[in-house]
Amino acid sequence: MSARWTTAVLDTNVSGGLVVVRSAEGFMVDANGALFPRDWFKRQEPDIRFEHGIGHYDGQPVYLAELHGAQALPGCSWRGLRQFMLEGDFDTYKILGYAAQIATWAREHRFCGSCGQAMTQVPRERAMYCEPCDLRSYPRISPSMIVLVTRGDEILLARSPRFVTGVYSTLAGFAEPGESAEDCLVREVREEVALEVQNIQYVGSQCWPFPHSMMLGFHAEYAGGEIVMQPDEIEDARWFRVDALPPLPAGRSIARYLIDLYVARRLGLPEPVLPR
Ligand SMILES: NC(=O)c1ccc[n+]([C@@H]2O[C@H](COP(=O)([O-])OP(=O)(O)OC[C@H]3O[C@@H](n4cnc5c(N)ncnc54)[C@H](O)[C@@H]3O)[C@@H](O)[C@H]2O)c1
Ligand SMILES: [Mg+2]
Ligand SMILES: [Zn+2]
Repeated sequence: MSARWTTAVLDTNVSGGLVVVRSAEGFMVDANGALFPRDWFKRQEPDIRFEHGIGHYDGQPVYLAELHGAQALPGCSWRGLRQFMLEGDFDTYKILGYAAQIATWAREHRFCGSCGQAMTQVPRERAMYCEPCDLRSYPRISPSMIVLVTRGDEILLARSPRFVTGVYSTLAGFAEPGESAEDCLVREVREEVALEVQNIQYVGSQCWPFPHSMMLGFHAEYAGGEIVMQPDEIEDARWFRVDALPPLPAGRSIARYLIDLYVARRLGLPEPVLPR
């Protein structure tokens, strides 16, 4: 959320407002961006799979429409959420990131996980409901730890085979049942590089809608061990001096923030602000 964007559960039977349109190809855009007048959009008779009211932007109600196919309207095309994260205004990215998470949840919770019957949308609540089971399913959020491990003027960065060529980042991983945030962090660092850490400090958090991570960012100091890379997950991991860093992750990511913050403190530069 931001000063201009707040989330809300809105009644889809009310007309008007703005709409963001999603398909498997991403979000629909035209020359004016990704927010369309909803009444105009409806008049084009799109093949809508479901609709949710998701919030207010500058006081205007905003809805999400997910299409069955990937047929963009004339003059429109599709753009993936990552493009919005990388460029463009942050409010639009926040709206679409939220819309993407609601769409993922709505698509994946059409049927009850317990009895298999069709679920229904609960009015005024972000939940899908199974009456026979009296079961509500809410949007899924996956807590993930992300940590910058440091050793004086050196920081530990690693590459996953999934990264853009040349880019190195901080270590990250999903929390498992039974773990505290700190347990998860210690396990992930052991699994991915076989190092021990100490003085774990929470720094800040960021929603990461790819598809539903909640990143909890930490700083930790190296405590011991030699780097042993986890096969398949880690392609390279090494210590970099703060004044000789490789290509880094996108400017809006918390990974980048954790790195920039430490480097700024080490080199006496102004501290960055976490985009969230
Ligand atoms: N915003 C950022 O700066 C930033 C930076 C790095 C990673 N991330 C995100 O952090 C998350 C975790 O990072 P990772 O990919 O290194 O994780 P990871 O090290 O835990 O490895 C991924 C593996 O975790 C398992 N997994 C997948 N989804 C899961 C879930 N929802 N819950 C539990 N286990 C799951 C799978 O086996 C998958 O192969 C990812 O969503 C990634 O995109 C964000
Ligand atoms: Mg990982
Ligand atoms: Zn059920």
